[in-house]
Amino acid sequence: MDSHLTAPNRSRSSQTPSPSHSASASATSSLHKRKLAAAASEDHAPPSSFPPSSFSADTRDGALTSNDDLESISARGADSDSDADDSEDDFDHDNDSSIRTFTTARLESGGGGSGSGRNTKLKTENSTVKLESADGGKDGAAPGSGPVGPTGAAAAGGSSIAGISTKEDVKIFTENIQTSGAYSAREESLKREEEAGRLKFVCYSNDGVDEHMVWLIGLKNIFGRQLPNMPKEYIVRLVMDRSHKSVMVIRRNQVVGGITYRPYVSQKFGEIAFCAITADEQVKGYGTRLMNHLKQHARDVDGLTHFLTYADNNAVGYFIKQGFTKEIHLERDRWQGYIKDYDGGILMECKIDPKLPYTDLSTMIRRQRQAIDEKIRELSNCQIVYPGIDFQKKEAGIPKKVVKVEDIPGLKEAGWTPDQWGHTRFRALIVSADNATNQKHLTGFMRSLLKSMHDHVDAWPFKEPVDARDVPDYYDIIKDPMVAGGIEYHHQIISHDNLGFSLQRCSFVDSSYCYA
Ligand SMILES: CC(=O)SCCNC(=O)CCNC(=O)[C@H](O)C(C)(C)COP(=O)(O)OP(=O)(O)OC[C@H]1O[C@@H](n2cnc3c(N)ncnc32)[C@H](O)[C@@H]1OP(=O)(O)O
Repeated sequence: MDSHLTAPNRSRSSQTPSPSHSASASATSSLHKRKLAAAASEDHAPPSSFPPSSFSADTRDGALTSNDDLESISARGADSDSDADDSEDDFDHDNDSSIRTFTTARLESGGGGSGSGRNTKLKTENSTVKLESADGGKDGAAPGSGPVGPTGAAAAGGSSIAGISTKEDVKIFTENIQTSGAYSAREESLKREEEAGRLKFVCYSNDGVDEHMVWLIGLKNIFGRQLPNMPKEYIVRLVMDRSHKSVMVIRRNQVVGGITYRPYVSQKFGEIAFCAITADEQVKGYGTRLMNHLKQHARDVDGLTHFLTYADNNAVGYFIKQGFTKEIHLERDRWQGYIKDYDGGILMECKIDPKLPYTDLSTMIRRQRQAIDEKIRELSNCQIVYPGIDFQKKEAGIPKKVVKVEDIPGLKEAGWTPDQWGHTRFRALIVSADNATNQKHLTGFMRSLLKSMHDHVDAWPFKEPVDARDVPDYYDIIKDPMVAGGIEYHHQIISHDNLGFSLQRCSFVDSSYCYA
């Protein structure tokens, strides 16, 4: 294994362990301070004193197989981190054999630390609390537990199309335009990769098995790059600490990302220490699937009911999508004093559902959607697609032909009858005997509809005409371009008769485009 890997750019994360965090070891404050100060004053970490091993420098057996006193980790910040070679991590190794104590610093301040830069300040005032044996006791790291069971996932955002009756409804309507399903599709495609053997999720701790150690080193390297403000020594300590476990995504025998956590079995919760996916594979669903594997594994193998983590400020959105909340519901005495403390992160909690098939969640959601779709089809004709309204848009976008409501394909089939005029659930108009009033209402409604469309977060591609210089064949393909922004729009809308109204056309015209 090449110990001189080229270091990729580090991307983000602003967290650093507070001293209390690095002091997953005993918090003998003065000693701690001295060590941190000494370490911080060094441009380079002290040379490694680990004996050579059959692994690369990174795997230094002697070091990696013991739970050294994490307090001794130097507190180099990102700046001093050469990042030239992730395998060159240096750390002194006090001869303290186990992680014993954890600090409560900041925990007193109320559950949800708020971020002021986990990357810079190292806490120096720690109070020693709960004793925890690294290897022994109930919380002793369950040894690597092998492949993780299949995953589940974060909640898919539900969408529903609301009836339009008021401005508010217009808003709801446009905001809820169908976007769900993407999550399930993404997760199911990863699941298929797993089934085909091209991807696997495994959970290991430092067990000395060559293959596992190589993966752990790979994971440690990813953390080093993706969590740039975490001292690399600190990362390697936790990843290799035997009371921590790492769930990893492996593709072509390479680590794509992972989550390192510490299960506190006696407390039935786990603390996520690090979570990252390698830069070029982010936002492809790995993070979600990984989290689902973790949840399933932690529940079924470790017997955990909750996860806590100090989420990096930049990653709070991701954790929220994985079901984490900033509100901590877990009884304080179950976790206080156990978890490590970071500056610059937000304490978040996730309750693990006791029954949910996390690794099959996407399939479950897809099946539920299918079942609901089938039921809807049974009860309605919504699956039938009718041809659009045939009106000719000529003459400044104004249709020649008036289309009567009853002629709109599919309307009658959907159950509409002329006497329903004004009783539709899409009560856009307040019906009046006066045509002018009706027209005014309808115009107002359509204006608000257009405004909602225009203001929609996804409307940006339609606000300006496509520039043919950028997309040369656009107008060869799109014969009838539409633009919704920067235009003056003309309403030539309603022809009202006794039966209802005919939508002639809502046309927007600017100097060069005709918009439907
Ligand atoms: C305790 C800690 O370790 S905190 C530090 C967390 N790690 C980092 O910040 C390191 C850099 N980031 C990463 O490694 C990854 O982006 C992770 C781990 C945060 C997420 O992994 P990914 O594979 O990118 O996540 P995935 O593709 O499953 O995305 C899930 C959803 O979260 C969103 N998401 C991903 N990253 C972030 C983020 N940083 N902020 C907000 N949302 C995010 C995605 O857009 C996606 O949303 P969608 O389902 O609506 O499409």
